Amino acid sequence: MASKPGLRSQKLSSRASSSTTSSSKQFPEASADDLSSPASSTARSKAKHYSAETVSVNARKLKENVTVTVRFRPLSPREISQGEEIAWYADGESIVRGEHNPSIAYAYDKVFGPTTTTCHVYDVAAQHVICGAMEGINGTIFAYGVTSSGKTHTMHGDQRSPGIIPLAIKDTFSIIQETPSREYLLRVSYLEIYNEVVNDLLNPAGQNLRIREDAQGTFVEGVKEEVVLSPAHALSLIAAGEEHRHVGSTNFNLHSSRSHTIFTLTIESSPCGENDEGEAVNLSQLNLIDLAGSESSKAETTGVRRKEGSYINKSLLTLGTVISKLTDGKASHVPYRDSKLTRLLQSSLSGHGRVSLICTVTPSTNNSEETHNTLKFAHRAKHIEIQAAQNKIIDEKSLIKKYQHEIRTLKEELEQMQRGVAAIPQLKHSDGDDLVTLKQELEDGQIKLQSKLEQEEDAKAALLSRIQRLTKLILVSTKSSQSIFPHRPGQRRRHSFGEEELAYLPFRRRDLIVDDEQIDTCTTLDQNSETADETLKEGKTTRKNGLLNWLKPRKRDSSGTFTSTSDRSSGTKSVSTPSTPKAESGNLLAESRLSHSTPTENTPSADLLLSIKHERETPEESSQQVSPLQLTNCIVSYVNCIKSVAELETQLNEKSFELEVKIADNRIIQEQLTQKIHECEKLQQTVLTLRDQLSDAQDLKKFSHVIGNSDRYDETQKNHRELSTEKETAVSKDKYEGLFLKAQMEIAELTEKLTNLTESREKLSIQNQKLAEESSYAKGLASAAAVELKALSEEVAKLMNQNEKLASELAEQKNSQIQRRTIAANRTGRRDVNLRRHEQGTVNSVSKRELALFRERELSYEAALAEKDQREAELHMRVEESKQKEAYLENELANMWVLVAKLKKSQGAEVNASDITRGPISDNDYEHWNSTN
Ligand SMILES: Nc1ncnc2c1ncn2[C@@H]1O[C@H](COP(=O)(O)OP(=O)(O)OP(=O)(O)O)[C@@H](O)[C@H]1O
Repeated sequence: MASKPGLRSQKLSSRASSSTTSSSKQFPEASADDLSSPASSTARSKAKHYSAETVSVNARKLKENVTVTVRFRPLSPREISQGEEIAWYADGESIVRGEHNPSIAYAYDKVFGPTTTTCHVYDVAAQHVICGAMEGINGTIFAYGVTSSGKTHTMHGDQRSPGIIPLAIKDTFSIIQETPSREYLLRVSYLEIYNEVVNDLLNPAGQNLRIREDAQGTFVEGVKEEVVLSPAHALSLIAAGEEHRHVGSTNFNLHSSRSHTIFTLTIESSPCGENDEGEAVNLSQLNLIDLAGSESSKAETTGVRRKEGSYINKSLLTLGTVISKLTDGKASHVPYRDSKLTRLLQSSLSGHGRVSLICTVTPSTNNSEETHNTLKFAHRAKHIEIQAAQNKIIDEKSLIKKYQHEIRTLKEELEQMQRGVAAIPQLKHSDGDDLVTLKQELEDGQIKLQSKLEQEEDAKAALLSRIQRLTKLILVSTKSSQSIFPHRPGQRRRHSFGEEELAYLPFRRRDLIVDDEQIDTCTTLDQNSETADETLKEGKTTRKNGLLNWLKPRKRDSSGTFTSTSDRSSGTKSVSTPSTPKAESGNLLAESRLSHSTPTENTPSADLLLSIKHERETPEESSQQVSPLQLTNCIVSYVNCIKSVAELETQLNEKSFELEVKIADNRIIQEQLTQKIHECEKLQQTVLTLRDQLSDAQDLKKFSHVIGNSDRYDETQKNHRELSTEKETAVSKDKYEGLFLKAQMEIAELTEKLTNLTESREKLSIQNQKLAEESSYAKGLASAAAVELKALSEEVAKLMNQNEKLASELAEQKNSQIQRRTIAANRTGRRDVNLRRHEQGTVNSVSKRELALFRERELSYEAALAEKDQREAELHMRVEESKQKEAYLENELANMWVLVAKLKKSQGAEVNASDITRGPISDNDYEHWNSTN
């Protein structure tokens, strides 16, 4: 940032004159292209600065002020529903004015309205700090404001609107890509200050860490630092750290940050090249801070929240005091040590780096007082003067130096190894030129040589692997330092996030109404400004894949050392940046400031092949724009290529010898394998035979159930004997014995079952016989009943005839009696009354006697008839009974035959006991039948 001596007075005068501006509640929108902002212009000048190959800030001290910007957030739906009004508004691009008291106005570097995108905020308030950090100037960006004013939204953002931290990370990697003349090493740490306790967010075990001080300033002891290889990797670490951050719900914010977080990116860079032993390294720290929000006394908090709130307020108060003292000029003591926050920010605030303060405010009347306090704080902070200087270190404390040195040493070792010819063991010549001894010596020598070669090969592979691991940690641009496409300022696609990167950003929170389109515009803002097709294509690919493609290990040169390559495609393939950063992170952890482990990477041979491939491709690419320098590069590449081929050939020879030995080993192993396979097959065959026998035995068991065939039993016995024979001849004795025992048990079981079956068969045949007897008896009964029935029917017919005869006789006698009475009456009609009386008396007595006789005879006939009827009824009854009995017997007989047929048919199926008992007629059945009838 350029010095701005006149800035303050200019702002103040603008503040004085701005009282006449409209009090309209409409916030003026800041333009993305606005270059009038000092911070913005600085940012752009820095971008240009990076495009140039020469570094021009060496040990330069720049006097500048803290960049102070104010960001308004829109009214939240809750505030709108509660009828909140606007108390403060942005009057122009750099002034905030009170709605109710327009004379109160404050000027800042820039004021962002509620619809301003975070990308724009980044461009104005953060980019210059990031650019400075990439040059070795420490930088600090922090968001300050009351709770729920938008600090986290500004610093972290979400998927739709990435915050300053993700944007800064993206920009950092963009700058690396666009600075092919330097190589970088990035590491990150992430910690929180919760209730005045420092916790490591990247290492849950790192709690209550101590703040220490050394020559470079304050630092947190034992904080975990991780080397990062890509934006996605860094974002994944933040996302993991956020999981451990203290967040809670308050009256004002559902996701209120209850701790201050400090994300630190440590950047080391040095010029690319091999002979830079004495070159100083740029080392800087970029602190991105999301402060917890100050809470007003209005907040009705209790318990934990109140305690948190008081710690937050106290530390923010100390921050305010420190800033006041810093701007006072006369103050002799600055109370940095009064809070952990100010202690950690000490080196930043004391003016050794660039500082950007983004004050977030809410426009609502409800927070009017707090907003006013924030504005006053911001205004005070604006007066802090800083003298940002580039940090250069020469000693081996620099991690990049340490790695570079190690890489160099390893390469030298490798070279020596490649150059060194394996000393051939001297042959001891025998005096008598004994050919056999000579041959023996030769063979011994060959074996020794081989083992030595193998050892060397292993050592070489280990060296290569270590070199690659270290090389990978050092980030270099995939662009050639003699870039084919000259860099155009402002063409970095800083705001384009790949899906992989977005995945690590939080989902968009919807508690407030936000203009989505505005945010969408933000992410495409830079894209629209781009014109070069080539760069656009590159950008698209990069956006799709994140920035992972940008970083790759350097290729091997002729001496087995590594240099930066310019082939983008080969770089994409060969790079082994952690695609799953979390998984890799374990390898990248570093517990102290300078101790680091390294990630895994490609195999040496793969890398070698890739480098060869790359070198072959380079001349083709360059041929499009032939310049003498490129031609020289091509030739150098070609020579390197030839050397690599020679090297490869040597390796090939060694490998082929190894291969031959391995082939011989293989042959022996194969023979052993074939033998084993043969044995296995034999065993399998035996197992199959046994299985067959067993299944046969099972079949036999089934068959015996039905038929009870003793022949099968014999067959089983035979099988048994065969099994015994098998047992004797079996290869696996134990196995056979087991099987034999099993088979024996099966046979015993079968025999038992067979005995049971025979018994049940005998029972069945007895029952069958009984049934047959019963059936013949029933038949006899039926025929007897039929005969009796016939006799009875004949008797009935006889009696009926008799009855008819008697009835006709009776009728005849009645008729004759009436006739006689009539005749006698006619004969004596006219005779003497006396005679008539006498005669009538005689006739009467005769008739009476005859009548009595007739009556007697009639009665006897009637009795006979009744007797006959009774007998007839009895006979009828007996006939019916016989018929029923016959039907019952016939039915039972039929059942019995069906049952017998069934039994014969099923052949061996066990006779259902219930069927057996239900089928034939038992004595009980007869008794039952007799009793019911
Ligand atoms: N500029 C903005 N545009 C749209 N929404 C915003 C903006 N600033 C903040 N918000 C929204 O306001 C709410 C509160 O914001 P945020 O959580 O960032 O506040 P904070 O200052 O970090 O609060 P605290 O100090 O309690 O953590 C969130 O839902 C956020 O999405």
